[in-house]
Amino acid sequence: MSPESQPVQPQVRRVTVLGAGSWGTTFAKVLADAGRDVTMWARRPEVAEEISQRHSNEAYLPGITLPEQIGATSDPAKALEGADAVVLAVPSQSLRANLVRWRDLLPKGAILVSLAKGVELDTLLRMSEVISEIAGVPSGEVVAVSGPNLAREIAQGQPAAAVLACADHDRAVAIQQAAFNSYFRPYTNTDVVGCELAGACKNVIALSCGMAAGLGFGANTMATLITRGLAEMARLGAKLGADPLTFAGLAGVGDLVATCSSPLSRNRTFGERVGRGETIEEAKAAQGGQVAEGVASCVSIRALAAQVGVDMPITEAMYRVCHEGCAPARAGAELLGRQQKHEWS
Ligand SMILES: NC(=O)C1=CN([C@@H]2O[C@H](COP(=O)(O)OP(=O)(O)OC[C@H]3O[C@@H](n4cnc5c(N)ncnc54)[C@H](O)[C@@H]3O)[C@@H](O)[C@H]2O)C=CC1
Ligand SMILES: O=C(CO)COP(=O)(O)O
Repeated sequence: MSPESQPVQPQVRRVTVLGAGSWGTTFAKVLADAGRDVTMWARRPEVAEEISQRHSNEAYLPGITLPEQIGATSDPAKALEGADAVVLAVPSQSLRANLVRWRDLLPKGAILVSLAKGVELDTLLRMSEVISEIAGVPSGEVVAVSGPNLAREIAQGQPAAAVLACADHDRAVAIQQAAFNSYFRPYTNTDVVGCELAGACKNVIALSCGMAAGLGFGANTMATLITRGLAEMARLGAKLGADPLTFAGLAGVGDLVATCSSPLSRNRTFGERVGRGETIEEAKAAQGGQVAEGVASCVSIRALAAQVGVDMPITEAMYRVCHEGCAPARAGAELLGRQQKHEWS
């Protein structure tokens, strides 16, 4: 191929990460370790100061030393100055309100990247759709990050892979080049619907695995929930136009296995507390301000499934436990007692 015919990738040198929670901070470290110039926005000025001055974010990533070249501010205008790419790292249900405040500050032409795994309540929109609506960019230009990415492990430099989903391959490749380092291997994928739905749905399945663990159940129950969880999220994806292969990949089975089996997962931990007998309010209070996205997403995913006529029994069970006061043991018994069926019907 002659140099003239090579596809031209936009160069991403300077990246702004909006949100300084566990994944936002870790993704900033990934980018800095890949040689990018990174500035973070933190909601609280003291967190911004801690990141810039002491190179740590103890509330979210205790014991982790951040690269010295990561700067941070609580002023979004300063954070966004000159960014080639903007990474949105706030929880799903707060993305719209935050983005309304930031949209006029977004540098023209910057690639927008979504880290959030959820489906918006009420609108039932995926995160790239929310970003498109508020920022006024085509949803096909937004890059959604998904995959087995428990923040703390990646912050420690443990090897992991991720998927960068974008209909515009060039934009996905630009972020792939910007985030690739010795411990983080991003793949591109054009199936945004599948990657985003898988990322949102697996949090709900992780709640169920946590509840099973809290009730004292072992590996067979976990494997059953993971596999049948995969079946129901793939059914939803198929109905909404996703590529079935996505669910066999990093964003599907990869993220399900990591989240459903790791004590680092906030969703699994939340479920385990409820399975052990804590109330939903007690489990929420124990999270220390960190988000277990599945608690809201079981509402929106259930509504989305109803809208397109897809059966999602585990999601329904999580909705009943988290929002209707059903006891986890009872929800589990109801799941097992459903009408007998063929595995793939
Ligand atoms: N932590 C992880 O291991 C991973 C998280 N994710 C996803 O990334 C997204 C962000 O997650 P984390 O950084 O882990 O969240 P987090 O709960 O650790 O931090 C959220 C950050 O957003 C800020 N924020 C701004 N507006 C907010 C509001 N209205 N409500 C709550 N927080 C607000 C908080 O101050 C905080 O800095 C979530 O959708 C999560 O599912 C995805 C992959 C891995
Ligand atoms: O998305 C994640 C891992 O890929 C993080 O899961 P939790 O939000 O449950 O911690």
